[in-house]
Amino acid sequence: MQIYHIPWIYTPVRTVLAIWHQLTKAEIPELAKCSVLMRERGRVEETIHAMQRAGAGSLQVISDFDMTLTKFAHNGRRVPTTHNILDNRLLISEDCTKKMSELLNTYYPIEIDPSRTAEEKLPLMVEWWTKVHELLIQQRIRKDLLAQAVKESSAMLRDGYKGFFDHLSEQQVPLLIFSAGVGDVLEEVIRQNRVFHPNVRIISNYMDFDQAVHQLQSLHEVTVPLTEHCLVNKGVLRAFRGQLIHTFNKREGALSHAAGLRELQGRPNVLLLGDSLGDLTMADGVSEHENILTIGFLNDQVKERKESYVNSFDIVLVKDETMDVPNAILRFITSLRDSK
Ligand SMILES: Nc1ccn([C@@H]2O[C@H](COP(=O)(O)O)[C@@H](O)[C@H]2O)c(=O)n1
Repeated sequence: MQIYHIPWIYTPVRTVLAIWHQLTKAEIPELAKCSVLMRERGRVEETIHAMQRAGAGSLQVISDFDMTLTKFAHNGRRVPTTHNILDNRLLISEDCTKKMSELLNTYYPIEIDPSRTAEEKLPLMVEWWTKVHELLIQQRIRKDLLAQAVKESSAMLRDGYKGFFDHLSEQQVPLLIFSAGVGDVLEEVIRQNRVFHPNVRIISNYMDFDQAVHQLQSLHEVTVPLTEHCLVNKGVLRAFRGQLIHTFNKREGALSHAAGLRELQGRPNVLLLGDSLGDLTMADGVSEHENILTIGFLNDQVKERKESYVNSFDIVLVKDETMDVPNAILRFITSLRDSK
């Protein structure tokens, strides 16, 4: 390489290459995959090493859900998001399916359009989520059928998900899942995959079911004693709870909800996983952070969005349906036993 012949650049280049060799070839070989892009390899290496020195006790993981912890596609077919899992005749009518898919075809291209700013997209995302939630409420979705709808769906977590969730749980590292999807569905997906461990916290759009009405009706209808389970399962969707979360307002959620989570306090190092530029604000509620390493899954419109992703995330994973890279980084960070 020509660059080696320039005397003043020789030493720094050699140092960087040596560290790079160490990380890719020996310590984290997954970073050498051709699907991995990095703007500043040196900074990534330094951050990973600093996080390793601080250890598992200083770490928290903040992750988006749809198309980040779940796959984008499998065998050439799109994997459903939590909203799309609700597209099941058990829960919604054919007409509602049609309307939701028209909305998806209108707004999803806007969500991922690299030529529009987040500010431009914001009101349109509110419009999309609001319209879909109104449609879902009209369907009077039954809470007791959600688990069956998830079972029947082709929802799929990324390959290596079990290692990811289990390792974080074993190391007692809190995992905050921050999703603009549907929280109740998200919970069911991770429960059915047996990874809803006690270290998992979720911020998302949760459904509000009208349990009270059914409780009263049941008291008249049922002659056997009512269990709480029976009462809760009778609910029908009547609203969504709290402030709407969409792809481009996660900062507000981070400041109002995540910042208050006690289990995240005193953990200044953050590994952040997302698939949208809007996900980068998910760590904005972390006060006194020391190191934040961001990993972005670039699933769709790769050519058009590559530049902005590489400029925004520390590590970009192009069309990678696995958790290999996050898992390797986590293993590395948590590998020193004596750290605090
Ligand atoms: N009606 C909708 C609304 C949104 N989506 C997609 O879900 C994703 C949001 O969830 P995250 O866990 O990624 O925050 C978002 O990227 C939308 O594309 C949908 O499928 N249907």
